[in-house]
Amino acid sequence: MSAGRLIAVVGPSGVGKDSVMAGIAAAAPALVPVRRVITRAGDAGGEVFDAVTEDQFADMVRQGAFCLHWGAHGLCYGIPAQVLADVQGGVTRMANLSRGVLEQAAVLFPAMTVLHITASPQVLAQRLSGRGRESAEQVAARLARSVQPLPQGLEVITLRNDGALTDTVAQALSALQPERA
Ligand SMILES: Nc1ncnc2c1ncn2[C@@H]1O[C@H](COP(=O)(O)OP(=O)(O)O)[C@@H](O)[C@H]1O
Ligand SMILES: O=P(O)(O)OC[C@H]1O[C@H](OP(=O)(O)OP(=O)(O)O)[C@H](O)[C@@H]1O
Repeated sequence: MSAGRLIAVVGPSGVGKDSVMAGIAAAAPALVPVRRVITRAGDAGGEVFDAVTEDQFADMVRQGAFCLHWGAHGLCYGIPAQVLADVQGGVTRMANLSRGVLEQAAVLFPAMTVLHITASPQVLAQRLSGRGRESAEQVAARLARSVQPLPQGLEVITLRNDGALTDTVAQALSALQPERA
């Protein structure tokens, strides 16, 4: 059985995590992005996710529904425990994670590849305002968010997404699946 792994897609708000994951999944359908549980309004748009209230989220944490969960942007995010079972069963999964949970994720998922997407601050600002999912205040908070450098010792593929999305997706695919190149 081929070993499964977790592909953790990380990077600042607006950098294109969800867009790049959608492009990867379009080319490699087995890499469907993990459907996250988020305390975000269900009609917010963007990624396909399960919207829950904060009380429901807390209940799910207590019930062990998540293999990873964290808070960010005033929201709660959960990765279903099934994802860990899938990877342990030999399936590769791809998820949008916070950079702040990578150390924890590396313990749970020894075979983890981090796809770190970057872009200039100017591009991030343009992307977030163009996305129109957040208020001006929320956009400002995202742009001001500072995080620690990525943990040492991880397998990290870093890609810039300042240019054409198709180029970034092609680079990601060849980096993730060199056998396809
Ligand atoms: N390479 C790109 N060129 C132009 N627009 C992009 C590119 N990548 C993403 N976008 C757009 O930028 C916005 C943020 O992308 P998104 O995937 O939501 O980022 P993230 O998930 O990292 O916050 C979206 O409106 C998306 O359509
Ligand atoms: O700790 P960080 O690495 O800064 O990440 C903060 C949050 O941003 C991303 O979520 P989401 O995709 O919902 O937000 P975004 O679209 O604004 O990036 C990511 O999944 C984290 O939940």
